Amino acid sequence: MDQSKEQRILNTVSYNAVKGDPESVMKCIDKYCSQYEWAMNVGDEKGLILDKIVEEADPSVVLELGTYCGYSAIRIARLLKPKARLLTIEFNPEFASIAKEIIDIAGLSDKVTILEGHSEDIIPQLKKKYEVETLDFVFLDHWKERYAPDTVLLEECGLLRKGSILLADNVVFPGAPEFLKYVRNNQRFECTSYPSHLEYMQVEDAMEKAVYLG
Ligand SMILES: O=c1[nH]cnc2c(O)c(F)c(-c3ccc(F)cc3)cc12
Ligand SMILES: [Mg+2]
Repeated sequence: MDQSKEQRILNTVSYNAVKGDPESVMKCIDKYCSQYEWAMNVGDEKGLILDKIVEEADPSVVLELGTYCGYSAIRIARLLKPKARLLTIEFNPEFASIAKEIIDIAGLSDKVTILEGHSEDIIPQLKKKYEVETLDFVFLDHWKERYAPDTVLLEECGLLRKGSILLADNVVFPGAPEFLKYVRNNQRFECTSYPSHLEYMQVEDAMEKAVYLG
């Protein structure tokens, strides 16, 4: 059977990246996806915005919704302090398995745990099953129509604390209008928009930061 695009991304990383070097894995994926096959990694332009917000937050516990091939998990985890950890939720088993291998090549497996399943099923388990108290940083990059309900679910499960940072990808393209409406009209969130472009394209996109005020 023909290989999937995601398998071809893993092949190029496995063949060309320097083992244990997250930056070389990121460069390898960005090069392949900008020159050969577009893929929905956050990419280097929005990735730089993500870097700055993660560095400023210096989070100990991070949740990512939507692992895909692990590009943003690597991007985030490479910036985390020694004891900090990233939990990332992916419902597609093939993506989860490929991400695991790519994260391992980057040498970040000790910081990153991939949780396979639907966000609405796993979020309520984070406290008891995954020993999470509260989340310092959440990167929303999965199904756009899950952004708002999952934000409500995170709050209902007591996973947000004063100062928890939510950062959402693709709020302009493909767009997450319900999420924007929810956080921007909600006094418990302080929102900031970061205009950018769709990964590897000239199409407008943006990321939205929503800080939980408690
Ligand atoms: O489903 C997605 N999950 C997470 N991130 C995405 C993304 O960054 C995209 F650009 C896109 C995208 C898909 C098709 C297009 F034509 C444009 C953007 C989709 C996702
Ligand atoms: Mg995205």
